Amino acid sequence: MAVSSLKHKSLIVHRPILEYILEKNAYPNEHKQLKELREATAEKYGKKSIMNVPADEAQFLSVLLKVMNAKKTMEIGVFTGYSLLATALALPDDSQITAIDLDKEAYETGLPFIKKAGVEHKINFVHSDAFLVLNDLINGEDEGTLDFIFVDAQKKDYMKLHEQVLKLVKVGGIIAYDNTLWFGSVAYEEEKDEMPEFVWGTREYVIQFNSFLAADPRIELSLLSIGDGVTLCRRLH
Ligand SMILES: C[S@@+](CC[C@H](N)C(=O)[O-])C[C@H]1O[C@@H](n2cnc3c(N)ncnc32)[C@H](O)[C@@H]1O
Repeated sequence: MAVSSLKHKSLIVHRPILEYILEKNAYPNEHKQLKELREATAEKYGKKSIMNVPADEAQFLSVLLKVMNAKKTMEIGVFTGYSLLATALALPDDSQITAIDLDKEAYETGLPFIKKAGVEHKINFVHSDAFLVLNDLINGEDEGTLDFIFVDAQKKDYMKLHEQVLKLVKVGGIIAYDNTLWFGSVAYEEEKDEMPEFVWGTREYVIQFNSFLAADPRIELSLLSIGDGVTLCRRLH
């Protein structure tokens, strides 16, 4: 099995299927400003632009948010804001999204497209390390109130973040962790020659986190093989 596509960050190894999903389904339905944000990110960041969630995953999140009637959400790891803009477009006008990232320059790269889409008023961007703000939010008014939290930061931090976001999400709410199949590497027994160092170096954290989640009695979960793997966790109590 080859390492899944680094270009598209998708686990679908059979390229014609991936192209079919993106070209025939996801891109024709992609909002104009999402497309512009994706293209501006690729132009400025080159290969690093694979950090944006792929269009099919963003569309899945959009449908999920609408089905849930989500209104109060959080995103940890914004980069240029592809998943953030998809979220803001999906939520009703009086919604509130707390978006946290250390990298203000990346957020400002995507901001013109967020403004053009007319959804900036739903977003409260917090320029900070998530670990410096989450405790304040938990001890403030936000404990147990969020409908949905999207976690797309450093994978080595997911375990620690889990304890905090679980306190912020409401009972019955959803935490979605991105990249939980980590380019397919979680299923490999041994390092593959073609696997970039950043993939193999992080793999163990993702494996440990997945095992932890699978045994966590506080949630029910579903690991989806969309994009680079997304684990949905529903808080039980
Ligand atoms: C994979 S990118 C997010 C991509 C974004 N969700 C999208 O679809 O466009 C990861 C981001 O997490 C941010 N990040 C990593 N660790 C963080 C932390 N501890 N607190 C806040 N942001 C963090 C990085 O600065 C980076 O912009």
